[in-house]
Amino acid sequence: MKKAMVIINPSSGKEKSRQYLPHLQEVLQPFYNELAIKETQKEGDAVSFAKEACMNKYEAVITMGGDGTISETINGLGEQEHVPALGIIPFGTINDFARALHIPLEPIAAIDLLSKQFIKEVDIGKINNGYFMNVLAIGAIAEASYTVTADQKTKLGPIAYFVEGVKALIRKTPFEFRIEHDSGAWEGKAYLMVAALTNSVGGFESLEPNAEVNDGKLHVFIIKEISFQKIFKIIPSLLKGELKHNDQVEYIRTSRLAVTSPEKLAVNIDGDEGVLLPIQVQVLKNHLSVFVPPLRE
Ligand SMILES: Nc1ncnc2c1ncn2[C@@H]1O[C@H](COP(=O)(O)OP(=O)(O)OP(=O)(O)O)[C@@H](O)[C@H]1O
Repeated sequence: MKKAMVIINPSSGKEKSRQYLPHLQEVLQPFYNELAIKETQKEGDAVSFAKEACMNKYEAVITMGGDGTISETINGLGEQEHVPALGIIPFGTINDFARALHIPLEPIAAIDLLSKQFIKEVDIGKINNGYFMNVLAIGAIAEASYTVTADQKTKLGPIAYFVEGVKALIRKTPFEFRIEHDSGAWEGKAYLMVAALTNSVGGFESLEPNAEVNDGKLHVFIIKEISFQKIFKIIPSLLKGELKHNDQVEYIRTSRLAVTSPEKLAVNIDGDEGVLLPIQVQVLKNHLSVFVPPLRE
């Protein structure tokens, strides 16, 4: 008896996610005897549903929603005894995790992909007692993402985050912190620290072209305290995938890290405001099985 659960956030994708449900049911029906459809109503629902799927030994969980809903699903699946395979139908503004896994951003194509039943094992991260699939960020740009309104996202898409990020850089001062990693420690002042599991962050798919979703590593970028003019020189290196070579940027490749700061700072986890420092982070290698496009012949 094969069971799959569909977790759908009806508010995602400009409230259009629900209309794709019949097509999803049609595609999944040949593979599963039972389909449970679970609609989220509030924050935390997707975590509970995903945990329920683990406990009841579901074969697969298919999440229809933005990065927020997918992140909640992963928080329900992390380190459970039985972990169902994860399918993703992206309905967010940025959809970084789908981009990193080459899952189509168009809903019908993402649904049709599930009929291939092709699975890849990918890393997730553990931060204190929670989990993340894509990125941690600390600093002004990270905080700026909270000020982006739903209206801005609808009108501008990913650019909305970029605009707020630049505005934040202009206003903010650098913060002081210490990071311990596989091969030592770094201490100093920075505008931003980003620790990415994949190469897609904030819709930019070229953060670290060599980052693989199952390399067991975090790719850490520290944008150090620099003059204002130099900040803008960083943007072209980001777009060219050469950020780590910029001399204002410290790059660290590590499987774990610990971050402390004398300041009271919150960590942005997969785009949402998360725990306060200090944090302990480790990569859980190949922890999750995700439906992805088959390898190109
Ligand atoms: N039925 C619902 N109505 C309104 N909000 C909901 C509902 N169910 C869940 N949510 C909220 O939606 C949040 C997740 O939204 P998600 O990021 O998946 O979609 P999105 O906002 O469209 O994507 P993006 O942030 O990329 O624009 C959850 O954290 C939860 O608080």
